[in-house]
Amino acid sequence: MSRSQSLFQRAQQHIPGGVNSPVRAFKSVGGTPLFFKHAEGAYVIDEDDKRYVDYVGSWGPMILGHSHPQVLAAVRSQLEHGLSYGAPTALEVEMADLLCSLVPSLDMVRMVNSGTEATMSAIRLARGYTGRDSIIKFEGCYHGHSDSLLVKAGSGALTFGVPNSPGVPQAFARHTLTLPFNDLAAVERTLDETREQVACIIVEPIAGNMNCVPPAPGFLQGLREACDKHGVVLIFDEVMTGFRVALGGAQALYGVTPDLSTFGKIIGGGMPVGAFGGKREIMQQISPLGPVYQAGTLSGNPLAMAAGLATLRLITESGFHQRLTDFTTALLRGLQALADATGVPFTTTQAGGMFGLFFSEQREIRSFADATGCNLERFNRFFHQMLQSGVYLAPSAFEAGFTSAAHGDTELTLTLDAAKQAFAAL
Ligand SMILES: N[C@H](C=O)CCC(=O)O
Repeated sequence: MSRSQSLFQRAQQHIPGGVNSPVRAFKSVGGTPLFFKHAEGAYVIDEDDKRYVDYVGSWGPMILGHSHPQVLAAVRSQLEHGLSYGAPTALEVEMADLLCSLVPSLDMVRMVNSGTEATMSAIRLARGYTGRDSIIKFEGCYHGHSDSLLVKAGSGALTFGVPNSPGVPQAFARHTLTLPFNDLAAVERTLDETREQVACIIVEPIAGNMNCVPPAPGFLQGLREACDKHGVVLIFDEVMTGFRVALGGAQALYGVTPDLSTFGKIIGGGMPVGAFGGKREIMQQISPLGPVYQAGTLSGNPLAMAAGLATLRLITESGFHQRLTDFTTALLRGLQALADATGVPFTTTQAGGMFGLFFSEQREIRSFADATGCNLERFNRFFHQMLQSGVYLAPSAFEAGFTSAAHGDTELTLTLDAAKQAFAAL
């Protein structure tokens, strides 16, 4: 029995399902989840000392690769000064300044501890600001696990077949109107019909939680226009896309300015973190300036700020995102060529250093139905073949993949060699 197998057995005694977040459990792909003990550059190393080229990147934060020396040094240096004060720090001021300078739609920003907290708080703020209760979200988009947002959700909720989770009161879910992603006509119709009941539209501008589904041309622009027409707050959930698909996030990539944005992952450099921010007029409604309450004992935690600041400074270096994008494009072109050569129906999507792999006859993936209609059995076999050859992909067909600055020619060759065998085996 491998160490991962015996740890998994032991874990199940005292941790539900043996994991602290469901998508880690390998339940949809089958087999035993890997237990990792070390990560460096583009690699994760499991408890049995096997190395894997990592395309999960801790689900997005590790854009520089693992254990980047400058990020570790920043954390070590902060460590000497204590772990948490529950009081304001210079680091969080630097973080707020930097975020607002990199993302022009941010006038003000508040730090929280996770992406879930960021989206939950942004929704409350939009409701408080507009005095309306309903929200619009899109099928397959995942915005964390708070009650209002766990309705027809993506990510693990989709993977495990609980997009509408028991435990979310009907009375809450009733206020969440879920529409098809990329269907602007449905948005316009709903806003016309509901007449000033909708507080906000929240959207993953690129739907990474249904495996990287890009917005249709004009969709995000159309949302902006519809929100302006109906006095609705537009929230871009950039927890996944922020600072990854472009330095200014998806809003920079597509040239659409939301009222509020939410962030997480990269801005903590691998430490638990989240943030929400946007227009001053709206953000001023947050306590202690305004009446909308939101708080957190560990918010703006100095270690998380140190790791996040070091990460953000490194990714602002000229050419960073172009190199990341180029690597990702080369990877996807290579995979597509191998799939085509073996006749396996397969297509990919990409936004900068984020990608989706779809075992599908369809060339273009635009909707929830396209994303969920792919061949899951084939994905699972591909996943395990790759794992055997030392390549770690997300253990779910509905999760986007992530590349990092530490991925280079060696990792490309290794991945494509593994994929050649995997496609042949399919
Ligand atoms: N897609 C999720 C977050 O972005 C995956 C992480 C998790 O649920 O543990």
